[in-house]
Amino acid sequence: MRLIPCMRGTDEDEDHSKQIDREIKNWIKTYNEAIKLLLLGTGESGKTTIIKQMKILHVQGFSLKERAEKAVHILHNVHESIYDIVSNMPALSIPLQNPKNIQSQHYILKWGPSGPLEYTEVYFDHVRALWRDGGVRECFKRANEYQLIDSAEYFLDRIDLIEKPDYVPSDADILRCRQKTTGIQKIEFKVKVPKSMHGGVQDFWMFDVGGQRGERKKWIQVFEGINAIWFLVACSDFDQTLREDNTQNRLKEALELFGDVWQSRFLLEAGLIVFLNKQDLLEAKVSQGRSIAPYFPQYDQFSAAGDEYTRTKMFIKSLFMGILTKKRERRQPNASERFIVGEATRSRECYFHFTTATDTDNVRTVFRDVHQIILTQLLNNIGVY
Ligand SMILES: Nc1nc2c(ncn2[C@@H]2O[C@H](COP(=O)(O)OP(=O)(O)OP(=O)(O)O)[C@@H](O)[C@H]2O)c(=O)[nH]1
Ligand SMILES: [Mg+2]
Repeated sequence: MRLIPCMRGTDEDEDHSKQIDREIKNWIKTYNEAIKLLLLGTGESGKTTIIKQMKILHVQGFSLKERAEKAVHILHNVHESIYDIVSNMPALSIPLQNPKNIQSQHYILKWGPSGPLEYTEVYFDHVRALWRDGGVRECFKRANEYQLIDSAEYFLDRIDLIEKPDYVPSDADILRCRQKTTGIQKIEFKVKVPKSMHGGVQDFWMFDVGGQRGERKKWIQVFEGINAIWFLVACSDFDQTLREDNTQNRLKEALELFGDVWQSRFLLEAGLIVFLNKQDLLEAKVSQGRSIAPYFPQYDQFSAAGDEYTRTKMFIKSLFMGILTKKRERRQPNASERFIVGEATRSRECYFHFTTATDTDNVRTVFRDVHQIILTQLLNNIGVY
């Protein structure tokens, strides 16, 4: 059934149109299944950050207990950051600027990657001394040559606050906190449907999975019944290698993974929305003079208007759009697979958004747009539009 709202204006048409409206309202009221969204993407692309934003925007935010738990992870992020920087200085042949800081370097290294059990005043004094050191800063600038969390600078700049015994992380701190996801998490929330989309309240289930290679074999468990996939890409990662394989470029891995998702026979019916994420970090990186060209030589032939950052982000978008038009590999399903293959019955669309997942205002706006797309698609599927 495909009902098209009538524009002719006779009484009969008006009745018919009212009936359609009633049907839609009824559908929204009685549609007891939640919209199921699945976040996919490589490790550190920002999936869990989106889940945190949903909690801030559509659930009750973070309780004091949850904030206290996050404070522990933030302390660990501080240690991980300073430890990873100072432990990579010898390999990059970067000496400390102030030789007196060698003591602090030894102090931090002696705790190993997992850090101390107790974070004392002495500990923070050593971190402070190191973070002020020119050599440490030099090594920090070259973080794309080793593995360092994106929030290192954010937390090291805030140690005066973090070291306070009564420190309670803000929403911004929680959004920056890095904890690798293992397994599958789900968040449920309700969102008001805009009046223009016939009003009411819609239930959402959003699933978060781990993006590192070892985690991806679990993904298939949540593929069934998914209405839309949000595929996250860390655009600023163009000059970095994977944490789990330092021979593979992170952006190239994201492109390959996106190709797999786009072609997956299990996901043919799900809508696909690509979040070209970490735009704040991409802009900062490009404005510091880092170019994507050494990693993607085709960039030199790419023409687009605008400054270097705009060109870079449009180029990254074009790389992902290129995957959409690549011919789908057709494989003859065997008899036992036939019932799950299901050829796509309509042409598939993919939407792109430039995002900064740590920015709540940005995510609020993007969610509004995406919600509209998903609702339109759903109504389309049941033949209302
Ligand atoms: N500055 C900035 N940081 C971001 C952005 N998106 C995510 N991050 C940070 O990047 C780190 C990784 O984000 P996560 O949300 O944990 O990534 P993930 O995709 O869930 O990673 P896995 O669980 O390993 O699959 C966190 O420290 C986030 O705060 C962004 O747009 N800008
Ligand atoms: Mg995660």
